[in-house]
Amino acid sequence: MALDAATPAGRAGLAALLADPRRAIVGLDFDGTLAPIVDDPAQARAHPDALPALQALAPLLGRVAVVTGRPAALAVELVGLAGARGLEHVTVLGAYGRERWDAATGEVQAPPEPPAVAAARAEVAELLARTAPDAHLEDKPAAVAVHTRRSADPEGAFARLREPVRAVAEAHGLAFEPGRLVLEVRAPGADKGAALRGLLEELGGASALVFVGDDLGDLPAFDEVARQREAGVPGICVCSGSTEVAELAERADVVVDGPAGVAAWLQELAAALDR
Ligand SMILES: O=P(O)(O)OC[C@H]1O[C@H](O[C@H]2O[C@H](CO)[C@@H](O)[C@H](O)[C@H]2O)[C@H](O)[C@@H](O)[C@@H]1O
Repeated sequence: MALDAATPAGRAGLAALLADPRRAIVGLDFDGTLAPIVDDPAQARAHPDALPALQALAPLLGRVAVVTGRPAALAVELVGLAGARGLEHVTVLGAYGRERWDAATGEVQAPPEPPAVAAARAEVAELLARTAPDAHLEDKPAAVAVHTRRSADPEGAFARLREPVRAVAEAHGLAFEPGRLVLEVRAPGADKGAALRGLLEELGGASALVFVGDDLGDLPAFDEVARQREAGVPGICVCSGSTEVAELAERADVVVDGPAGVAAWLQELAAALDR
């Protein structure tokens, strides 16, 4: 695979990253980007080539951050980050940036769940019991996710549940996060764009900002890359392509073929930096 981008802005981002990698930040989503999509969220694991790619690339960059809707500690486990060599520059921003794990310390920071989430969780469970018993609930700290991938009619159940689940989130002042056959009700005040911006500020800027994602929850990170470009920080939006979501590919500078393509792209970047 040749390292290139489809847009002039993406090519400028790539050139800036290659010229000054030690001040570059690369953000990566987990589900659908580092990990193939599977029916049962509990069975998701990073693609076998993902961790070796991170180990090759992270020592060469300023920071690599896994920015995910999963709890930080769970993402660490599912990627296999704990104790792996070469990851000193890796951070995990979990729960859309509410939680954090740093390889350098091995510690997780997670604020307490807002009380509104417990009430919303109970209402969502009651809604499913009444109207969609074949949908699945995933409980997370500060969030509840309704999955319809294993329902008899996944798209139909998703469409039917979308408004009622959104209404629960709104009634409790929580965020509503639709994704790939998932509807999340979660603590407000965080998103992947703010998470990326926080990292950039903490590091005192970047030579280049990259984000790799596949789903609607990744769009705020693409927005942040666009904002930083306008402010003079070159950037690249990379889409982990799928047949389920079109919005990210439409906005991306680079589209690769799912998690296998992401791992190959990261390896290619590491090889170009190592030359
Ligand atoms: O920010 P992410 O790392 O992309 O997490 C977003 C949500 O992804 C998970 O659901 C998705 O992956 C599942 C496993 O492959 C799949 O079954 C489901 O259909 C997808 O929507 C996860 O379960 C959620 O908690 C995450 O918030």
